[in-house]
Amino acid sequence: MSIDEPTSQPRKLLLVAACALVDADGRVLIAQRPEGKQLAGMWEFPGGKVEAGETPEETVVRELAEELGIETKTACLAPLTFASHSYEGFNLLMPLFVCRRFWGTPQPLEHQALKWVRPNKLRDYDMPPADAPLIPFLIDLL
Ligand SMILES: Nc1nc2c([nH]c(=O)n2[C@@H]2O[C@H](COP(=O)(O)OP(=O)(O)OP(=O)(O)O)[C@@H](O)[C@H]2O)c(=O)[nH]1
Repeated sequence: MSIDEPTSQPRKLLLVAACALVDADGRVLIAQRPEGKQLAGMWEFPGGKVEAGETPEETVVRELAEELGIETKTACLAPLTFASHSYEGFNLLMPLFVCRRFWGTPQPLEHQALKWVRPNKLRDYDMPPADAPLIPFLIDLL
């Protein structure tokens, strides 16, 4: 067997679209993952898996409605950067969009709690390992 040959099952690629909602003060919304789920208690950017037939932008619009009860449009989403991280069992590819224009007040419909945080304070929160490289991009932007 050559040294490059995989010795275990190839991990699948999981495409998740996430969004940094930004308020008028330049703070970003993070949401605490519910008990009982993978990475429970960690703070994440709202978003979720891209379903068959969806664009990542459509996923974000749908997830923001489902998770936070707010409305936005795909035209209100600007791509910022992406996360690429190997978790046990799958590789995560996660585009991160920024959204400053939305309608309604975010509510924790599927999370334990929500928090508006200044980007330079995001490192104070326990976030999934995939998210750490995203923080400098938000600090630079905001
Ligand atoms: N939404 C979101 N997911 C993230 C972030 N960082 C990160 O590693 N992930 C991972 O991306 C995947 C997103 O899955 P999800 O939120 O749609 O699904 P889930 O694990 O809640 O499960 P389910 O919706 O199937 O019940 C999870 O494995 C989650 O750990 C993030 O900042 N936001």
